[in-house]
Amino acid sequence: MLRVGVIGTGMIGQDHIRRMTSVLAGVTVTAVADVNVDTAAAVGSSVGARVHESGESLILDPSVDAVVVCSWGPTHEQYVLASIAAGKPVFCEKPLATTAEACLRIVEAETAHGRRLVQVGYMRRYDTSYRALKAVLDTGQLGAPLMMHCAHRNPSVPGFYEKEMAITDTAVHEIDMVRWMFGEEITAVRVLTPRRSGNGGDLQDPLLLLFEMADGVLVDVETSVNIRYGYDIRGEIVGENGTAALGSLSPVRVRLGGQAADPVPVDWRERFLGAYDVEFQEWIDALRLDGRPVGPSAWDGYAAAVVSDAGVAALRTGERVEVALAEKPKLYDVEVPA
Ligand SMILES: NC(=O)c1ccc[n+]([C@@H]2O[C@H](COP(=O)([O-])OP(=O)(O)OC[C@H]3O[C@@H](n4cnc5c(N)ncnc54)[C@H](O)[C@@H]3O)[C@@H](O)[C@H]2O)c1
Ligand SMILES: O[C@H]1[C@H](O)[C@@H](O)[C@H](O)[C@@H](O)[C@H]1O
Repeated sequence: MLRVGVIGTGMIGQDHIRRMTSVLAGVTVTAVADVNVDTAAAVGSSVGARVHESGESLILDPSVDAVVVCSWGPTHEQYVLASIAAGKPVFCEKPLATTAEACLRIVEAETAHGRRLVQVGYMRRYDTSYRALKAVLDTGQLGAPLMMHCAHRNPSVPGFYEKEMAITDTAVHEIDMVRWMFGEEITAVRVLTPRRSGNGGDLQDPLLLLFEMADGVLVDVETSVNIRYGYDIRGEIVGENGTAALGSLSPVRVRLGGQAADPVPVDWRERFLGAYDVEFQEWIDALRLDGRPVGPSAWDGYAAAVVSDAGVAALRTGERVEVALAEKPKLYDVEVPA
């Protein structure tokens, strides 16, 4: 049984605790921590987990074999570095850290440790639709991929959401997804700003991002984060001979009142429910096998942060910004299955 400690018991922390305590196999949640001690105490007592006053003391708890970090992005670096220092595997929700420099510090600490400990929560790699799309691409039947059209739509975002977050917090999922989908790096980013939606207040919303991939594939990503109607994630690959797109939004089609409709998910929890389950089960199984995660690595977290930073620079300047990655350490050379 893998004994897990969860730092951050907010929305996604509670959702991951629910799946680890009532859906998945081979795992138990033994400890929780949150700066909001009341939330931590309520969540901890509901699952019989010890409540720690700090993330650092949770990491050092001998009843914690592995750590899950679900606190706010700016706090990720300290907990991931403390987990590496303690030699414990750590699953960190995206983003790995909020700057490329911080991500690089994590890469360097893990490389010095000499063995992978870090996995980043890029769950799209585990989603049935994205896996099916990649399977079609990998058959080669579409011919060479030329373009991919993506849309990332949220019904609304919290008040603290700033315009850069459309890239660093939202489109960062597409950044990781296309690196995985095409098996190559993004080399340059452009950001266009259409007419502003009245639903977002002062926020520049929507954005249109353009990614150039190393072999010439061009990816466009629409981020609309106040689009009200629901949580809608789209992706279509255009190849030389045909196209392939993510399937229907919904497992059910409703015909009612003279209309036929696919219900739209309300948020990421509903849309990626199955993906999070598979992501965590595979993480748990890999750690139980030999203590080493095999999913999205600290290097993937770093690469996504560098592209995000280039996107933010492109948004500020209106220019095309090239992406410059550090040299990839050998630790990350092994192909990951997801
Ligand atoms: N993979 C996904 O699709 C996905 C979905 C949602 C959120 N996330 C990521 O998960 C993280 C949390 O998001 P959320 O929506 O649950 O936010 P949230 O605000 O609901 O929860 C975050 C929690 O972290 C706690 N916290 C803040 N600073 C802390 C610290 N220093 N130590 C311990 N706890 C601290 C807060 O008190 C809060 O309870 C973010 O990084 C976000 O980007 C990922
Ligand atoms: O933190 C959330 C989460 O990562 C969701 O998957 C994404 O759709 C949102 O835009 C983002 O704010």
